[in-house]
This record gives sequence, C-alpha cells and structure tokens, in this order.
Amino acid sequence: MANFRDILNYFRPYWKLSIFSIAATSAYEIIDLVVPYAIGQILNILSNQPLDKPLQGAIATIAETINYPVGKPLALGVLLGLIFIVTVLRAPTQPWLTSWFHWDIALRARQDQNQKAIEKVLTLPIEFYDENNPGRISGRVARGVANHTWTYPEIAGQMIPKLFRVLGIFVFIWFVEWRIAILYLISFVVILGFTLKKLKRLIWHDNRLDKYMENTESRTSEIISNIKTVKAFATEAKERQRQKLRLERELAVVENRIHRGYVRLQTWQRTVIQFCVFAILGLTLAATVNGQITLGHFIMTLTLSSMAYAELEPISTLAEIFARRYTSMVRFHEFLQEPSGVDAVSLLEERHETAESPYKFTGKVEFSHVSFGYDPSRRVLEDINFLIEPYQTVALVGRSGSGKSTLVKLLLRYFEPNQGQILIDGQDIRTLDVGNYRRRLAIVHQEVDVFNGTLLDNLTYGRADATFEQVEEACRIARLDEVIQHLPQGYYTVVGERGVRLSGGQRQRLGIARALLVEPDVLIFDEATSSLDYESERSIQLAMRSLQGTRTTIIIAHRLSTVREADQIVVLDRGKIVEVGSHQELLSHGGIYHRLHALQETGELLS
Ligand SMILES: Nc1ncnc2c1ncn2[C@@H]1O[C@H](COP(=O)(O)OP(=O)(O)OP(=O)(O)O)[C@@H](O)[C@H]1O
Repeated sequence: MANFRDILNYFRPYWKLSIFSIAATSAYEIIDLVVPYAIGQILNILSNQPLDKPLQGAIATIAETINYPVGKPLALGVLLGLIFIVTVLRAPTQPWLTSWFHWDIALRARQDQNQKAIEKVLTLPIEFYDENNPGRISGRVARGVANHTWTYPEIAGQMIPKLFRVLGIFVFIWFVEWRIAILYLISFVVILGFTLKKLKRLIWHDNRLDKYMENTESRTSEIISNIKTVKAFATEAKERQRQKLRLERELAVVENRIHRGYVRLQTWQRTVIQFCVFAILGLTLAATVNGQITLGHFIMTLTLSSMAYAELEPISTLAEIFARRYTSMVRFHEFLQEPSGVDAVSLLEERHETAESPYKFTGKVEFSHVSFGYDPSRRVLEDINFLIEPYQTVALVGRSGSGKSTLVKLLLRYFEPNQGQILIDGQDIRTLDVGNYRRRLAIVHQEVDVFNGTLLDNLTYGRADATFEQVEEACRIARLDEVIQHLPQGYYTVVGERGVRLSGGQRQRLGIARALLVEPDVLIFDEATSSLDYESERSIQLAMRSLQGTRTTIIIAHRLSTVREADQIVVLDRGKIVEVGSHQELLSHGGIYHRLHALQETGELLS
C-alpha cells in the first residue's frame, strides 16, 4: 500500500534544492515581519515613547560609525531604511529564489514520474491489462501526476513558509507580551489540530470518490473502444443512463460528504479565528491601558496577530486542497508499485534500435509436462508434451477454449507454466533474456495492432533497419503489395488514428508482413487468416506454404483448410492433447479431428 512517504519520495531527487527554496521562501516570509515592528517603533518615536533597547544600541553604533548625532532624524532614517530593504530591495530577488525553484522541481519531477509510469506500462504483466482497461490506467496516471505537479509549489512555496511565518510571529509577540503569545499558540494548535482531524475523515470519502471516478472513466473508455457495438445494438440511451447513475453516485459523495464537510470546517474555522482576533484585541488593549506595553507594541501585536490569523485561512485551504488530491496521488503510487512482469529490468535496457538479438535458434521447440492455469486452482492446460522439430510447421487445433492461445502465450513467456518447462533448442526459455528471446519469435494475431503513422513505420516496427527491398519482399509474400498499389501515398500513407482505415484483411496482411520482416526463428499465426475472404485466405495460405520449411511455424486455426499441409497437427481438448499426427493420419484415426473436419467440409455433426 502506498502512503504519504511515497508522495515525499516523488520529489526525493531534488531534496537539496527543495530545502534551499523552502528555507529561502520562509526567510522572506519572516523578514516581512520587520515591517510592522519598524512601524511600531516609528509610532513610539512620534509619540515620544522609548525605543526597544536592542534598537537603541544599533542606532548608537550607526551614529558612531557615520559620525552623526543620535536623535529622532537618525532613528527615523534607520527604520525607514530597514523598511526599504525588506520591501523594495527584496522584490527583484524573491521570485528567482522562490517561485523559480518550486516550479522547476515540480516540472522536473513530473517528467521523471511520467517516465516511470510509461516504464511501468511497458513492463506490467499482461494479466494486468486483462483486468484494467486503458481509461482506468491513463486516468489514474494523468490525475496522479497532475496533482503532484500542482501540489508541490503550493506546499513548498506557500504552506510550509506560511507555517514558519506564523512561528516567527509567535516569537515576536513573545518578546512583547508572553501571555498573549501563549494564547496565540494555544488557539493555533487547537484550530490546526481540529482541522487535521476533520481532513482525515474527508480523505476517506475522497478515496471512495476516486474509485467511483475511475469506474466512470473506465466505462467511458470502454464505450469509446466498443463504440461500434454500442451503435450496432443501439444501446446509446442505456449507456447514457448507466453513466448518469454513476455520475449521480459521484455527486452524492462529493456534495453531501466532501463539499459539505469542507464548508462546515471553514465555517467553524472562521468563527473561531474571529473570536481569537477579538480576544487578542481585548487583552492587548488591557495591557496597553495598564501601561504594561507601549502604544507601538500595541499596534505591532495587533498587526502581527491579524497577519497570523489571516494566514490560518490560506494554510487550511492549502491543507484542504492537499487532502482532496491526496488519494489520487497515493493511487498513482499504488500503480507504480504494481509488480512488474518477468525480466522487467532487462526489457527496459537500452538497445540500439538495429541491434541483433544475440540468440539464433534452429527452432526446435519442446513442451515438457507443462501445466498452467490463469487461476492456479483452475488448470487450462494439463500435462502438455510435444516436440516441434526445426523448420516444421505445426498446427494447433481444437474447440474454442481448449487452450491453443494459452499455449502460445506460454511460449512467448507472457505467463510462466505452473509445472513443467518449455525448451527451445534444448534450453529452458526461463533461462533466456526475455527481450532477446522474444525478438527471435514473431506472432500475427487475429486483431493486428496498427500504430498511428505511415504504413512503412508500421511495417518496420520490429526492425527499423530493414531495407526497402526487404520491406517489399515481405509485402509481396503477405500479398500486401496489392493493397499498397491502391493507397494514395503508397508506403507513406498514414494509417491508424487519423489516416486511412485499413480493412480487417488488410490489417492482417500488414501483420504478416511485419512479422516476416523480423525474420523470426519461430513464426506464430494466431487465427491470422480468420478475417480474410476466401480468395485472400487462399493467397495467404500459398504464402504460408512458401514459408514452409524455412523456419518453425505454429499455426492456430479454426478453419482446418488452413492446416491441411502442416507437418504435424496437435489437437487440444479441454487443456489436454488428445491427438497428434498429419492430416491424413488424423482423418483415418477417426477422432475429434475427423469430426471437426467432417463438420467443416459437409456441415454434418458426427457423433
Ligand atoms: N487472461 C485470462 N484469464 C483467465 N482465463 C483465461 C484468460 N485467457 C483465457 N482464459 C481461459 O483459458 C481457457 C483457454 O483459453 P484459450 O484462449 O487458450 O483457448 P483457445 O483454444 O485459444 O480458444 P479460441 O479458439 O476461442 O481462441 C479458456 O477457458 C479461457 O476462458
């Protein structure tokens, strides 16, 4: 669980600069207090009352140094000079020694943390994305980083220096009349103590609100990514109603719990503060009337205490703002603390874009007694054993949910088997560097991801140094060349977000060409021809056939026509291998494959 310490650690790399700028700002806040003091002393001069002893001493020293007689003109001159220094002269230095650093630290920390967030996004295990959609994740990161950025200058540049100022005021008043100082201190401790107690409760409600907000954002993001389904089923009104209920639930917490709570707290604070100011006025007046303090001290104490109580309101407002943001900041750290997937460090190691993987495999793949369950108590693969010889083409077939894709996910090391091992060229894949290992494999998914950029950028995504001839060759094999001919700017056509929309079949050809371009040792097709029309499917099958024997190829296919020519067909059923053999062997065996085949060929369901 993340906590306050993590928020502090966010700014840790800048702690020296941070202490310096906080100290500088606090010093300016305290120096400010010289003004009411000097004005009090001027009043004493004008009303013929004695100056404070230390000030008298200082004026005497100055008189001696400049050889000028001690008197009213010199005393007034010294006090005016003091006021000039702390007001006019400090003005040009203050922003550079304070604001500059507060924002500089906040912005630099923002950059670091955004970097950390993207590193986390890149290394989180794939199952994290099964449970959290993009809206939830990006909302959490964006809110967390923005709130840290806004909060730092407020806390370091305002709240802490203001607290020091309040402390400085206490010291000033103590020297004038300690009893008033004690009253002042007690009232501050009570007001701040009560405020913090109330804020703790409000943070609890804010936490609830933050979770509600994430749920709403997550649903909005889902609606956006599934907008075609929403429109096709005409569920706009239903979705709007659902979101309305969520927003109403948020509003109920914000208005009735959080906002009302803050307003109540402010009401209480203001009443108590005004009462204290009034009490100090009464006490100071009594002390002046009784001759315990001078007129100058009366004015100074009154001005200082009004200044101090005036600070209480911004201090509490800043504390409230911090409290409101606290939960989203903590939730950002919880995201950063999510355990990363396998070999996260090595995955982020800087590699030259064109660097070759140090591995080169013949493509002999062996599954040895592999068992796996996403939830360890529910196995989806049970004691899987099979061997793929180098350059063989192997097809994985079986009913939906039988575990074909899971097998491939294990081969790609998205997940680790609960039991058994997977070997490539005789080496356990767990002993290999995951990034370099994956770079020797390529997969074409049913849904091919397209990045916003040109077609060429997308083709060379896995291999930036590919020559144009190599790109053309890959496109030719994947039959993408036919598509490119008809695009307005050929390879330089912008696809993705704002560019040309590619059809499902075109995207798959792009996926195949992209995979071929990295010249993998093991090439995996996961339902890669599923969204192609019959003609395109045939041409891709021909392409696949031309690849046969050049590298190890694993094909997951529902349409058995795609896998007829595979060297080996592995039939899975409920997580177990039930049949292995060539097309002819499995047909003559008369098992599940035979039944599936008959169903697809003739539409008959054999018992
Ligand atoms: N991320 C996941 N978390 C939990 N269970 C999962 C996950 N992915 C798949 N499963 C379950 O694992 C089992 C095997 O799924 P898998 O996707 O490997 O089957 P498949 O044979 O590839 O199916 P299909 O042909 O429909 O793609 C199914 O019961 C599925 O519900």
